[in-house]
Amino acid sequence: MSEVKKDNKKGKWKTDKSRAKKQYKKKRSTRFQDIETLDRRIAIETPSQSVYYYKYLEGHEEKESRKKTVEEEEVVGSKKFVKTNDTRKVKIRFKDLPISNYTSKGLQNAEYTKMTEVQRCAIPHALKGRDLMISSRTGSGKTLAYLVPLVEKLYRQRWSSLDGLGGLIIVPVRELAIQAFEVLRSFAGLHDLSAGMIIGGKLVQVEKNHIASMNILVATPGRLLQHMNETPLFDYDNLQTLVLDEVDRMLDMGFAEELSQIMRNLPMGRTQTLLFSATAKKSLQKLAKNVLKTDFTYFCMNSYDSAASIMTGEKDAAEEMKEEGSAKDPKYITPLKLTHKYVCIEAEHKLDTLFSFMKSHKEAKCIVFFSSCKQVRHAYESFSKLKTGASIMEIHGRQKQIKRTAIYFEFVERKSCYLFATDIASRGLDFPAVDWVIQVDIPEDTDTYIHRSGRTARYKYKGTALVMVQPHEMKFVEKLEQMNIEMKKLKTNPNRTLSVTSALQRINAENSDLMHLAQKAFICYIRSVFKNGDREIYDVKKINHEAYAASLGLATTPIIEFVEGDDKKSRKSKIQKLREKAKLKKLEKQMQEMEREQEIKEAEGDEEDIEFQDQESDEDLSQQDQEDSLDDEQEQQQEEDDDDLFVFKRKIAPDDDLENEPEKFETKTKFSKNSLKKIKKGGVSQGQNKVFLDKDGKPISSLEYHIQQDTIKLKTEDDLDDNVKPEDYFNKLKSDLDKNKGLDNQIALDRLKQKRIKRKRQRQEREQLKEAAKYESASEEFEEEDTHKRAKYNEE
Ligand SMILES: Nc1ncnc2c1ncn2[C@@H]1O[C@H](COP(=O)(O)OP(=O)(O)OP(=O)(O)O)[C@@H](O)[C@H]1O
Repeated sequence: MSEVKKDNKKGKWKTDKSRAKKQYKKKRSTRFQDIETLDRRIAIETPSQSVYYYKYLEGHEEKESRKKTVEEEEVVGSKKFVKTNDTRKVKIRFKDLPISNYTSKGLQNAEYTKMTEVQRCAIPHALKGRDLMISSRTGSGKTLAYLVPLVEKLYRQRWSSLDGLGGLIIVPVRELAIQAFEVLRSFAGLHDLSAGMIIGGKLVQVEKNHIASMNILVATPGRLLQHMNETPLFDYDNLQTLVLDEVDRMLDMGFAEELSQIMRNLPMGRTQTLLFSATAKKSLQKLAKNVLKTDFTYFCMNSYDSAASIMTGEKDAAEEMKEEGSAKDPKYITPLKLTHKYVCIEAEHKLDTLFSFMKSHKEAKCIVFFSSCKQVRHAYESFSKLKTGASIMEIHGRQKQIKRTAIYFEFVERKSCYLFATDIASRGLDFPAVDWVIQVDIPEDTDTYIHRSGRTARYKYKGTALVMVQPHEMKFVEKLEQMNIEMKKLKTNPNRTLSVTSALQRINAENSDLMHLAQKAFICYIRSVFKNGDREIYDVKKINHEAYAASLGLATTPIIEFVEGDDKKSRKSKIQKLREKAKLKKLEKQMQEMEREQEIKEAEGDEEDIEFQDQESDEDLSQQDQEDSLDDEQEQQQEEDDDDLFVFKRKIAPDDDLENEPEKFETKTKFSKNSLKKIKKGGVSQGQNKVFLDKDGKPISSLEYHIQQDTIKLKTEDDLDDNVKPEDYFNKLKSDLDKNKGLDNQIALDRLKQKRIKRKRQRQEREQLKEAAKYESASEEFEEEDTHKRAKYNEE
């Protein structure tokens, strides 16, 4: 029940409710006055169309500036670049801006006081309601540059929860959406606005229930479009500000169509649009032309202290972009406090180098990039087993969204840790205080290099990017140097580099899953190199496959064959073909078996049963081989589909060098039957069912194998693992083998049973097949006869 009090002045009885209403009205009216003042200030204090940027003229103290205003103008294109000490024009701190107290206080609470260069450039223009396009280096503070004006616009529009969607931020990936949302929450909490995220990987229905009540949304393109099509309550007709962040990446990821559909749905004529990207690429030109108003302002921040250029109007901007394409200036911008280093080593020494680095930088916070998920998985699993002394985490597209988010936040919190990652983590993600970015494999292009290395040296911090380059990939370093990125060469000291090869071999031998992972890591790496069209740098033939496979701890080298045009479509059809081929082979085999079966029936006996079973199991394995290859394909396909949201789609160009190669097919691993047995049959039996191979690929007994492994271990891993005496190990092995003997017999019996059931089923299938074949040949004869008759009839 609400409390009732007498208003003494007017002698009226008033409820708490009406008092609250009055207070609200008062607050509202002061707020509106506040808004009027803000509007006036914006009109005076922000640059006019003819000025693109006010820069603080150093060497003039503020006190002096009050006495005498100094201004220096420089004309760039159709605009003025003004250096001045007039603090009414030059805004250095957020609190100097014509923004609401809510935002100003929120920023202060979140410890954002001084603006970064891109914020100083962009916010005043954006506050005035202009369309902007901004290319600025990684970690320069673009997120606040668009969030502050977006929130302010809604405030000045007196936006309330009933007004629906007022601000929309589109980002390419979920992690970036979470990050932008967090920044928004950090400073805009005092405003009376609701904000939410709509990103893939969450329940659509939950989003549908809340979407109508949101004033600001951070969204990924796919999910946004889905809601536009499916959620009737989603109202965006009043949209005030649209932000496209990392727009270059969205285009690279193939979101152009989604974006243009989204734009068609939005009231673009009435909406202020802000485009942000870390790189200035020609592909943005078309989008800017379609999306932005004709008098849009373009900032390209290609030096730390100044916005070197800014143009107005699509014509100028187009010209500007063309110039950047010619690499006259550094067209890509990397943070000033970022040091770029490279080390020239062969592929087979990469893991050794990484391991040695980790041993000597245990306390560092690093992100380590690999080309594919499987490499990340393999490196993570195997390095976790080696004693590096550093803590390791992994992030890649095969993880569930919820896990990835948890990893992201955990890594953010860590003081020292190694995050093994695919390019999922290369763009836009803000990991504070990262000391090193290590690129174990060179990225697919220079753009990705910029983004990967931009994960360190963010804001005011220092950082180093280290890329491992193979001798034949040195052109990549040259390309970076041509972009005015100073690359320093690091030399490795072979005496101080620790080798992990034998340790990895041992781990693989003990764990068949890891062995399988190593094989996949090998295949995925080679495949990623092959898929890159730039043969001057990315050339599979220049990689020593055997040595690289050995460095992953593989006893045998997976053989990989390639075809040109190895793109998704052709891969899909190839998978289809492979499936058909497998089916055909299966049919052929069944026919052959029919005859063999006949003979076996007569020859009978359990002994023979066993022999046949062995033969069958070999066939099973080769069948399995094919199925595995299919699985690999599908998994690879799946992996790429998963990663599509996170990684650049790679361009596939015809491969000149491999043009004349006969019958080629996408990656297909060929293993000998023995090596397959070794992979498939590891498990409970500790070697009784396994077939082991020595260094030269010759079969050896399991005992010999383990002794050999033991010797290798004792010889080379003094610093990695505890030493075990050979006799102790030998005895333990023996007792383990004895323990599992009974279990192995049981397994053998079960398998025999299964085989019998399978053979019975096959027999039935064969009979059906025979019937079908009879019917088919009869119908063929009939058809032939029919055609013959028709031909004769036509002749007549
Ligand atoms: N004015 C500021 N004061 C203090 N810290 C800031 C300021 N602006 C940005 N930062 C910090 O700098 C870091 C980088 O900012 P942000 O993520 O916005 O950069 P970005 O340009 O969007 O980078 P990327 O292109 O990689 O996405 C963040 O940790 C952010 O908190």
